[in-house]
Amino acid sequence: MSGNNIKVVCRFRPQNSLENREGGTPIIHIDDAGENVALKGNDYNGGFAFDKIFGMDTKQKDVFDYSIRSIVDDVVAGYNGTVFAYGQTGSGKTFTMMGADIDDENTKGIIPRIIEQIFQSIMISPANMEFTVKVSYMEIYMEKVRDLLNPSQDNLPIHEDKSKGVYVKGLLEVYVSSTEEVYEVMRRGSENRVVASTNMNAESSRSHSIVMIAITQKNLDTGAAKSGKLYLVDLAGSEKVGKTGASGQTLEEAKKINKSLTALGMVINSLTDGKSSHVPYRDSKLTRILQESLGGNSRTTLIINCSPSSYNEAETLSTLRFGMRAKTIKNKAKVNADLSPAELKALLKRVKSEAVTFQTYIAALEGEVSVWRTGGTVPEDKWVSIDKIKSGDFSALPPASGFKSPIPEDTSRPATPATVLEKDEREEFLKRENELMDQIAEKVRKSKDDSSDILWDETELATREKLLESMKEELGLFKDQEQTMIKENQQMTSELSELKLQLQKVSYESKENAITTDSLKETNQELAAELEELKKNLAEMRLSHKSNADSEKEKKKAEKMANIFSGFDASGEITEKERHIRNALHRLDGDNGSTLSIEELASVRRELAESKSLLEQHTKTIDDLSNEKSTLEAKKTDLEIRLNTLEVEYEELLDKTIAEEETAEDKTVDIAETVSNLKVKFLLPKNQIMFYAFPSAIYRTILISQVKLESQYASKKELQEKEVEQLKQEVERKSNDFEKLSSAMADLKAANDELQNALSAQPRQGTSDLTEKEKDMERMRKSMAQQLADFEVMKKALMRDLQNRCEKVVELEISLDETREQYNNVLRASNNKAQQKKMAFLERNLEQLTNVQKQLVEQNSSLKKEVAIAERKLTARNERIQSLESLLQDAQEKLISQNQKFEAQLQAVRERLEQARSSKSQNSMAALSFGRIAKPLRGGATVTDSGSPTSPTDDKRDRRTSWIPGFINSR
Ligand SMILES: Nc1ncnc2c1ncn2[C@@H]1O[C@H](COP(=O)(O)OP(=O)(O)OP(=O)(O)O)[C@@H](O)[C@H]1O
Repeated sequence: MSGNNIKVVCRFRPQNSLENREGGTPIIHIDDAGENVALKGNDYNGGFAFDKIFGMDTKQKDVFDYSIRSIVDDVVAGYNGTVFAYGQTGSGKTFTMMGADIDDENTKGIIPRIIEQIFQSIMISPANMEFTVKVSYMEIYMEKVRDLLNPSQDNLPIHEDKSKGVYVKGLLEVYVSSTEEVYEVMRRGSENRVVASTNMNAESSRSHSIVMIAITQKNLDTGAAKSGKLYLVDLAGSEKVGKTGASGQTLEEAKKINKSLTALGMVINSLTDGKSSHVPYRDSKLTRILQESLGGNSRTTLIINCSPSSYNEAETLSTLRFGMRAKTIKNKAKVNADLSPAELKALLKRVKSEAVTFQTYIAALEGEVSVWRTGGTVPEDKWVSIDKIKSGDFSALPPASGFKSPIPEDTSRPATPATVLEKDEREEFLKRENELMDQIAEKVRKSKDDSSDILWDETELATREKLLESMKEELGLFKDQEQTMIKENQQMTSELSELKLQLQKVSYESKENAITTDSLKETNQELAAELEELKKNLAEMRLSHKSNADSEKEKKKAEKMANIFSGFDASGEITEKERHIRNALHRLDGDNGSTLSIEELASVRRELAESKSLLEQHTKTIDDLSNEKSTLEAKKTDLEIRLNTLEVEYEELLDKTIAEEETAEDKTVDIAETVSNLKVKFLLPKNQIMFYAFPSAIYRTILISQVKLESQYASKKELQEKEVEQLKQEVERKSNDFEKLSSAMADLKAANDELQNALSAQPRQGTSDLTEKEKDMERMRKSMAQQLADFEVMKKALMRDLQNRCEKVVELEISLDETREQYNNVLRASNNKAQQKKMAFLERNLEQLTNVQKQLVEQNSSLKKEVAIAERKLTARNERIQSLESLLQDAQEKLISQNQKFEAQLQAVRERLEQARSSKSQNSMAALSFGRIAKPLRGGATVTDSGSPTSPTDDKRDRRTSWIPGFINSR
C-alpha cells in the first residue's frame, strides 16, 4: 500500500450486449505494467494512472491477488480496512465484489475470497493468538440503513462515540467461525437486497451494500489485543436516468443513489482540495458510515469499475476522474490495539515517572518564581528547564525556600522516584488486578447468565415458534376468509350486474311489447274498419246482385212468356181453326143451315173430330208437360239441395283441411310472425294480400283446399253440365211440342175456315130435306156450339193451365239459367285467376281476415295479459333487485367491516410476527446454529497442500471459551 493514501485500482469489464448493439467499441488502452490507461474517446483523449488497472479479461482471482490480499493482512494485523467499488450502473461492481457465484471458484468475487483469506490468515497465525470474527450486512436504501440480516430493522440510526467511533446502532453482528458460515450469512443478506431491472443492468443494485467484518485477536500470552474492521462496500451505480430508463420507484431510487454518490464526491473533494476545513461526512448516510474509511483510521482500497466502450465514454471518464481524485486522499491508519497488563504496567510506570518529573519541574519553577517575586535574581544558567529536571541536575537549579526536591535529602545518591513509584505502582497494580478479577468474575457470571438465557431463549423460542405457527394458521384462515369473501363479493357483483341486465332487458321487452300492443291495436282497428267496409261492400254487392238477379229474372221470364205466347191470343182471341169453326157456326146460325152443304158439314164434323183429337192430344201434351215440369222442379230442388250440400261440404272441407293443416303444422303460429306478416300485409297492396299476408302453412292449406275444391267442382260441373244438357234437350223437346201444338192449332184453324167456307157455299135444297137438314143442322149446331163452348171452356182452362205451366217452365228455365250461372260462376271461380282472387278475397280473405281479426283480438288480449304479467314480473324483479341491492349493500358493508377487522387482525398478526421474528433473529440469528455466541478461533494450524489450513484442536477452543464474551452482539 502506498503509504496512507487510498489505493485505487481500476477494472474494465468486457463490452456488454447493449454496448455491442449500440455500436460501441472499446476506447481504452492499458499499458503493460497495468498502471496507466489511455482513454481515446470522442470527447476526451488522455491517460490515467492508478495503483493497478485490470483489463477486460482479468480473472477474479487476479483482481484479488494483486489488489486486495494485502488489505486482509492489514485487518488481521489490527488495522481498519475498506474496499469499495465505485462505477456507473452495470459496470461490474457487484460482479467484482461478490462475484457471479460465490460457490464457483472462478467467478466468485473478492468478498468470498477475502473471507477465505481471513480464515486462512487466522489459521496460520501463532497458536497463542486467539481470534473472533463477527459479520454484519447492511444496505443504505433510499437514505435508510437496513439490516440485511434482520430486515425488520430498516432505518437504523448512525451513532458515534469515542471508543467505537462511528457505528450503526442496533446492527446485528453475527459471530462466524468458518467460511461456510459467512457464506450462509451472505446468502441470507443478499436475499434481502433491493435490486431492480434497468436498461443497463438486469439486476441493478438499488442500494449501497456494506459487509462489515470485525476481527479481534488476543495474544494469550501477553493479553495484548487488537481489533480490525473491514468494510466491503458495493456502491449502487451512478446512472443517467435517460440511459437506464428509470421511472417510478426506480427513478426515485436513482435520485437517492445519485444524491449519496454526489455526497461521496463532495467528501472526497473536501479531503483532497487542501482548502476545506470541513468535510461534509454528515451529508449522507453513506459518507457518514464510511467516515473512517475516507481520510480516517482505515486502509482503503477503491475499485473503480468502468466500461471500456465508446457507448459509455462520458460515464467512464467521470469514473476515472473520481478515482483520480480519491487517489490523493490521505488516511491515518493505525493499529487498534488493547495493551496487555505488562505493557500497561510499563506504560503506567513511564507515565508515573513522567508525572514525578513534571512535579519536580513544577516545584523547581515555583522556587525560581519565588526568588523573582522576592526581588532576587536568578542567573540564567540556573534557570529551571525540563531537561535539567529529566537529567536530575538539581544543582543547576536556583535555591528556593519552598522547593522540595523529590530526592530524599538523606540519601547519598540522588534518589529516583522509582522507590516511591514502585510502591504506588504496586498499589495501582493490585487495584488493577482486583478490577480485572472483578471483570472476570462478572464475565463468568454473565456467561452463566447467558447460558441460562439460552435455555430460556430456547423454550421461549419454541413457544414463539408455536405462536408463530398458530398465527400463520390464523393468517391462512383469514386469508381464506378474505378469498371467500372476495369470491362472494365478485359473485354477488356479477349477479347484480346480471340482474341489472335482465331488468334492462325486461324493461326493454316490456316497452317493446307495449309498442307492439299499440301497433296491434292500431292494426286491429284498421282491420276492423276494413272488415266493416268489406262486410258493407259484400252486403251491397249481395243486395245489388240479388236485385239485379230479381229484375233480370223478371225480365227473362216476361221475354220467355212473350216468346211462348207469341203464337197465342193472349187477350182471349180465338185461333184460326177456332175462328174457322166459329165462322162456320155463325154461318149456320145466320143461313139456317142453308149455306152449309152436307160435304161441308161432314168436313166440319171431321175437322171437329180432328180438333177434338188434337185437343186431346194437346191436353195429353200439357199433362206430359206438367209431369215434366214437376220432374224438373224435383230436379231443381234436388240440384239446389245438392248445391247447398256442396257448399256446406266445401265449407266443412275447407275448415277441416285448414284445421288439419294447422294441427299438422306448428299449431302455435308465432305471434310475432303473424304480427310481422300482418304488418307485411298492411304494408303490401291489397291484391297481394292473399299471397303474402298469411303464413306459409295457411297458404299451403288454402292451396290444398283449392285443389280439392277444384276437383270436386270439376266432377260436379260435369254432372251438372250433363243435367243442364238434359234440361236443354227437354226444353228443346218442349219447344218442339209447343211448335207442334201451335202448328196443330193453325191446322185446326185452317180446317175451321174450310168448314166455314163449305157451309157458306152449300145450295138450298128441298123443304123436307131442309127441315130435316135444319134439324140436323140445329142439332149439329147445338152440339157444335156445345162442343165449341166445351172446347172454349176447355181451351180456356187449357190456356190457363198452359200459361201456368209455361210460367213454371219459364221459371224453371230461369232457375236453370241461374243454376247454370251459378255453376258457371263456380266454374269461372275455379278456373279464372281473377275470379279466384276475387272469390278468395271475398270468401277466404274475409274468413281469414275474420280469423286474423280474431287472432289479433286474441293476441291483443294475450299480449295485454302478457304485458300485465311482464309488468307484474317487472315490479317483482324490481323489488327483487332492490332487495338484492340492499343485500349486496349489507354484504359489502359486512365485507368492509370484516375487511377492516381482518386488516386490524392482520396488522396485529404482522406486528406479532414481526416481534417474534425480531426476537427470534435477535435471540438466535435465523437458527443458524451460529451467530450469537462468540467463537474464538485459534491460530497455529498448518496449511495443507490444498492451501486450506487445518483447524486448531477443539480442546483448546473449549478451554478458552470460558472467558470469551458470549453475547447477543447487537450494539
Ligand atoms: N469483468 C466482467 N466480466 C464478465 N462479466 C461482467 C464483468 N463485470 C460485470 N459483468 C457482467 O455485467 C453485468 C452487470 O454487472 P454488475 O451487476 O456487477 O454491475 P453493477 O455495477 O453492480 O451494476 P449496478 O450498479 O446496477 O448494480 C452482470 O451481468 C455481470 O455478470
